[in-house]
Amino acid sequence: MKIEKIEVRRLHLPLKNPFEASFGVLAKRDFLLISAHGEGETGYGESVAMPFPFYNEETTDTIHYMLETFMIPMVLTNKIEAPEDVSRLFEPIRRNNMAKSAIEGAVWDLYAKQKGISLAQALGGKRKEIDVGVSVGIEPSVEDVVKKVEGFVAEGYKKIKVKIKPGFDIALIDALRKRFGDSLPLMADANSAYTLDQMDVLKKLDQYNLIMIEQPLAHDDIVDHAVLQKQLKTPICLDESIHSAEDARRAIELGSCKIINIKIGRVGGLTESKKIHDLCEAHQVPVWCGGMMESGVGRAHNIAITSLSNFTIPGDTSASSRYWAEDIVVPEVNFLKPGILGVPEGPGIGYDINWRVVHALQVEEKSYTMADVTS
Ligand SMILES: O=C(O)CCC(=O)C1=CC=C[C@@H](O)[C@@H]1C(=O)O
Ligand SMILES: [Mg+2]
Repeated sequence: MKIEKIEVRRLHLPLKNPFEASFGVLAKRDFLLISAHGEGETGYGESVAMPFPFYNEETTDTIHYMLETFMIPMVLTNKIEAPEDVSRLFEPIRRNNMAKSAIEGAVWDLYAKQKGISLAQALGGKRKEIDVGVSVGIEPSVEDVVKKVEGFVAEGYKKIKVKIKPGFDIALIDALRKRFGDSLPLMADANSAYTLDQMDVLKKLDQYNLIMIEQPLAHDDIVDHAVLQKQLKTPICLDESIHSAEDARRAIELGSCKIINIKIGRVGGLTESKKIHDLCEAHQVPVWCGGMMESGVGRAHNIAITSLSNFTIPGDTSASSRYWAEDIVVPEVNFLKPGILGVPEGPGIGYDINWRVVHALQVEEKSYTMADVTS
């Protein structure tokens, strides 16, 4: 495949309402839209890091530096026969997975478009529709969360994820179970807020029939999670601890989790996401697609990967309207039916870029060709 030019645009996309999570409060996404041009086609990817290094070690600025200094020159000066070659090319680079993923995703989309197939097809996905869930941010009170959940349940989301932390856990889950009953597909994301010292609280959560407890312990742990999983009947799901298929293999072998949240950016791209998916399928560990409050471009990548067979739990790929007054894609990501998104069958990601919105939001733009990176 031919990659003739890479463009990097920095966009500031304001959220309709600030989203509070473990890493702090986010009022706007500050991210990079990557365009990979070749043979008359353009593939798109996006960077998903936060503006501060509190979810992982990356930020939009570190990604910008890594792309411009290393990854774009490597992609433009090496032979890329297939998108899998990009992550192979990047193997000597330690971590910086979200930077890798931003450009690798654009190359995957370009490859699919040059082949005239959908990104889902290029990845080997068969699903035509996917069930999706929604992540509720941290709210000031239990009642505020319950109110938010009422709205999302009314919209038809197939899974509700709420944030918990010490002192804002049992009362919240108890209130949600009392309000919606045991049938509500409910999970909790702790974002590493607990330690084994709070085993008693985590065991109390065990009685609420949660689908899973996501990343209860340290962001870089799989040993204590294995101790905890033996004490709980609720499946532990790992997010922050898993950066590669090797991490997933070790966690499964140790019994650290029973479910894995695949975030394409966190693991370095679609090729590694597929590897984790396949490994988990071989070990009967279901996976689902986590979110990083992506724009429609990142959502499109999340939809495509979720079309693979072992994505059996609804992911956090909500509709564009969850966060955006106006998304950067057209059409926007909208429900096919309540809580269900269609998997685009058109070439690549299956969504066009809304250039009016992009031009209104972009704060920086730079393009790179072979001549630029070899001069
Ligand atoms: O994209 C979405 O809607 C999900 C966002 C979300 O829940 C998260 C994003 C980043 C860090 C966390 O707060 C949380 C997660 O860990 O999944
Ligand atoms: Mg998480």
